[in-house]
Amino acid sequence: MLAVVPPPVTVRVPSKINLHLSVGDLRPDGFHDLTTVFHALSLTDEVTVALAEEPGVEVYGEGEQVVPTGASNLAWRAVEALAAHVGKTDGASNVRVVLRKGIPVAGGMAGGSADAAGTLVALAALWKLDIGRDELAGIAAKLGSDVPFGLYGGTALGTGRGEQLVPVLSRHTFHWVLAFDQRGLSTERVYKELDRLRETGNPPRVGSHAPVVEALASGDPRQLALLLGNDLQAAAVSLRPGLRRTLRAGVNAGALAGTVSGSGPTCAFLCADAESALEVAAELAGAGVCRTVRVAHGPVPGARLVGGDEHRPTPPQVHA
Ligand SMILES: C[C@@](CO)(OP(=O)(O)O)[C@H](O)COP(=O)(O)OP(=O)(O)OC[C@H]1O[C@@H](n2ccc(N)nc2=O)[C@H](O)[C@@H]1O
Ligand SMILES: Nc1ncnc2c1ncn2[C@@H]1O[C@H](COP(=O)(O)OP(=O)(O)O)[C@@H](O)[C@H]1O
Repeated sequence: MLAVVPPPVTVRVPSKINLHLSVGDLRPDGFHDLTTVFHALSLTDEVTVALAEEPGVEVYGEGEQVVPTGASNLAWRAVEALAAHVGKTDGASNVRVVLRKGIPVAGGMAGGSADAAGTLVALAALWKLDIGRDELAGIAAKLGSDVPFGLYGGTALGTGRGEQLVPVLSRHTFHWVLAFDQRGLSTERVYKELDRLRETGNPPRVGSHAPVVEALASGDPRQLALLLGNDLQAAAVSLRPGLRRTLRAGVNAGALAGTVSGSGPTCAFLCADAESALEVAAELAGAGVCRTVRVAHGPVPGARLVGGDEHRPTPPQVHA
C-alpha cells in the first residue's frame, strides 16, 4: 500500500518594529521587564515545512550566510518544541524546513522569532494538529520573548519580557522606510549596554505608552511620529555611533520621524503616506548611510498560510 505524503506547507510571517519600548529593571532571570508597542510590518520571511528523508534547515535570502542551519536555528528549535509538546518522540526526525528570508538578521526586527512562529503554524498544519493559538503562544514564549507576537501580528502591547500580549486598536495603515545596517547587533549585548549606561549616567527614558495607543487609534501619522520612542536606542547608538547619521539622514530625506527598531541596528522611518515613503527610500538609498533600504507598511497579520488561511490562529478580540 502506498503511504500518503502530505504536501509541503508554506507560511508567511511579518517582521516587527517597536513603536514604543520602555525597558524596566533587570530581573533575577537575566531579562528586563518591559512595556512595548509591537507593530507588524509587510517585510516578511517565508517558512516551508515538508516531510523529507533528510531532516534539517535550509536558508535562502537576506543574511543567508550568517544564519545557523543546525540545532540553534530558532525554526529548528520550534520543530523540536512542538514535537515535544504533542509527544511526537521522533517528530523532528523527518521534517525539513526551508526559510526564505527578507527580514535582516540580528536587525532588531525579530527575524528569527518570525521563523519560529511561522514554523509552529506551518508544522501544526502539516501534522494536522488540533491546536489553538493560545497553546502555540505558550510554546512560542519559551522559544523567545518576541516569538508570540509573530503568531498574532497586528499592533499589540507587550509586557513581561515582551511575551504577554494585548491587541491595540490601529485602524490606519502606516508607511515605513527601513534602513538595514552593514552588520547585525546582538540583542543581549544591547540590553547589557543599556544597563551599563544606566549605571554610569542617565540615558533618556520614554514616558507612558498611552499617547502612542491614542495616536494609533486616531490613525494620524504626524501624531504618531511625535511619540516614537525606544529606551534601547541610546545603547544601540553607543555601540554603533554611525546610526546617529542614519537617523538624521532619514528625517532630512523627508520622513516624519525615525527610530531604532528594537535593539537595532535597523532604523525605521515613519512617512506621511506611501508616495512619500518611496521618495524617502530613494533619497536614503543614495545617502550612503546604510546597506539596503526597504519600504513596508503596517500593521499586517501574523503568521498565515500562503494560499489559504484555515490554520491561521484566530486573532484575539480587540478591546478599544
Ligand atoms: C529587543 C527586542 C524588542 O522587541 O527585540 P529585538 O531587537 O531582539 O528584535 C526584544 O526585547 C528581544 O526579544 P528576543 O530577541 O526574543 O530576545 P530573547 O531571545 O528572549 O532574549 C535574548 C536576550 O535579550 C535580553 N532580553 C530580552 C528580552 C527582555 N525582555 N529582556 C532582556 O534582557 C536577555 O539578555 C536575553 O538573554
Ligand atoms: N531563523 C533564524 N533567522 C535569523 N537568525 C537566527 C535564526 N535562528 C537563529 N538565529 C540567530 O539569532 C540571532 C538573532 O537574530 P534575529 O532574530 O534575526 O535578530 P533580532 O533578535 O535582532 O531581531 C542571529 O544572530 C542568529 O545567530
